[in-house]
Amino acid sequence: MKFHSTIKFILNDASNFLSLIFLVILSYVLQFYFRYFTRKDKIPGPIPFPLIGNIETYRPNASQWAIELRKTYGDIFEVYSGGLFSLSRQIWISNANLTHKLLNPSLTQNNFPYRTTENEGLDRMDMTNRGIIFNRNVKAWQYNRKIVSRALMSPKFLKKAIKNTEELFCEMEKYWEKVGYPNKLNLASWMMRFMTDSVFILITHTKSYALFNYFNTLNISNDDEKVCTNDLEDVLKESEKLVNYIRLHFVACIFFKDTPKLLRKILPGNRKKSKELLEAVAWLNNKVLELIRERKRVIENAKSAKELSADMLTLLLTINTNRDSKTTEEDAMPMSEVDVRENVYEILGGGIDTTANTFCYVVYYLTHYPEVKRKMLQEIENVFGKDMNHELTYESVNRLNYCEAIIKEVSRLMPTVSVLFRVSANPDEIAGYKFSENTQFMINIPAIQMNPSHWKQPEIFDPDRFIEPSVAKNALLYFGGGARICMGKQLAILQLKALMVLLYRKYDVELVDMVGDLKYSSTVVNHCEELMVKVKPNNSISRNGIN
Ligand code: HEM
Repeated sequence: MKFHSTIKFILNDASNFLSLIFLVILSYVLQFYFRYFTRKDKIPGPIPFPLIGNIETYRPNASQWAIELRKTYGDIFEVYSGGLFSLSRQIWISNANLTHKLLNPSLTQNNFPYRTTENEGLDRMDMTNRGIIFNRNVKAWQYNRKIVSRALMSPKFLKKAIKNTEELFCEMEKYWEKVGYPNKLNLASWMMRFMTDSVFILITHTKSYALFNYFNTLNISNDDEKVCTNDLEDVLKESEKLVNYIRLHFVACIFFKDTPKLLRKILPGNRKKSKELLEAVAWLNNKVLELIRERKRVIENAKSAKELSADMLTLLLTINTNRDSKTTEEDAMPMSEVDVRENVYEILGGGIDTTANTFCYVVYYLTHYPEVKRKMLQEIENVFGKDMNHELTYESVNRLNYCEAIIKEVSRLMPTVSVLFRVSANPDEIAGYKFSENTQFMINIPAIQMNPSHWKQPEIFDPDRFIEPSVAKNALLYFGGGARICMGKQLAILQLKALMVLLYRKYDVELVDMVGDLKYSSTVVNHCEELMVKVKPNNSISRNGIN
């Protein structure tokens, strides 16, 4: 009897407890939807779930989902992503005419100076006060942007970039020759290594051996052509480590940005990952500081500025110092070692994958559009003549307008970056809707670049649309726009055009699979996973691509 009453008591108690939980959940859900449906400044959008918001916001390729949503909700709509205590609101924009405030070019009068809202993880990585991409300290961001832009736009630097692209291409050709022609290459992997070497040497004036190390992994070279001395072996290992750790730095930023502190601390897997990533970042920080100090010594020992190389480290370390003939502002400060280091990470992070992926997309489209390829070859011949080894110069590469039109058209249909992020500093109004400060805006690049109100027959691949361009303002956004537009735009276009000349004037490039879809994974960056191509010297083919 006693036993039965205890069980009854427990069951009663349990059901009371469950009822209590049910009531708490019900009242939470009711108050959630009450608050949602009576919210101020409503914008159309799909109804979110409590706690998680709109589950699709977690999809890596949320911009594709947003293109679908545009059909129902129009050019501006809102979605919510989850949070423990409150959901965060995202405003998606799919029309260039609604981006004018967001992509305001003014550095000083700009109500959308930030890319992200406040973020503890990025603070932990020291990225909201330093560098460029996630910097929320407007003064520090402006200072970094000004100095890094000066270095990136310097003609001496851009000329070095052309030379460097030519030299590296020569190196890559030697490896391709050893693979044997006609060969099957995964261009996506080769280009990633190519751009790693390219950006690395442009920044540090030292080699990263990414192409060489990749070639060695293919197990094609003879043993005597592989690593010959222990010293070189050490250098190669160290370079490989450095390149891998630079990638880890990027992984760490995204992990800390997207993983709330609580989840980093309580989940054992995350705790271990945080620790390992922070150790990798600490190693990298010391390594890059060593490189900076070494470069400082070279600068100090140089007899004149003319002796100095035009690499990014040298430029960043000399701007606004007595080695800089162009300093105009009296109070212009030289950059500190730590700031140089953080900006170097930004350029490494921003300049490698983006250019490598874009080049793969250009190759993919050119194989499918032989007439466009023929016109491109004609332009290359007009500028460089028939000599396949004619030297590339900054001026000659700049004259390749049709090549540039191809890059634009490929990037319109297949933008390497799919979303632009902006956050308001103060309350504002867009399309008649009111927004509070700290609102997250997402500008949907594919939706705008395919929007029929900005483009005639947007689904058709036609580089000629850029030859006499009358493109609507902010309708072509593959480098972003406004005050935070990509700083490497000029460099990337030069490198891409130089690569088009170097590859196509000498080689015939075909896809291994002409009918298969492009293999890419889509996050904020559309990453080309694999592009299998057959490459062979095009001696048998005349310049205009006709046998
Ligand atoms: C084809 C190659 C490239 C593409 C498609 C690309 C695309 C972009 C895009 C879409 C943005 C965001 C702009 C915005 O929010 O309005 C961006 C920002 C940025 N890019 Fe690039 N980029 C490329 C190459 C490069 C290169 C070569 C560098 C450096 C050498 C670079 C450095 C940066 C930096 C530092 C930012 C942040 C600017 C800021 O927040 O003020 N990018 N890029």
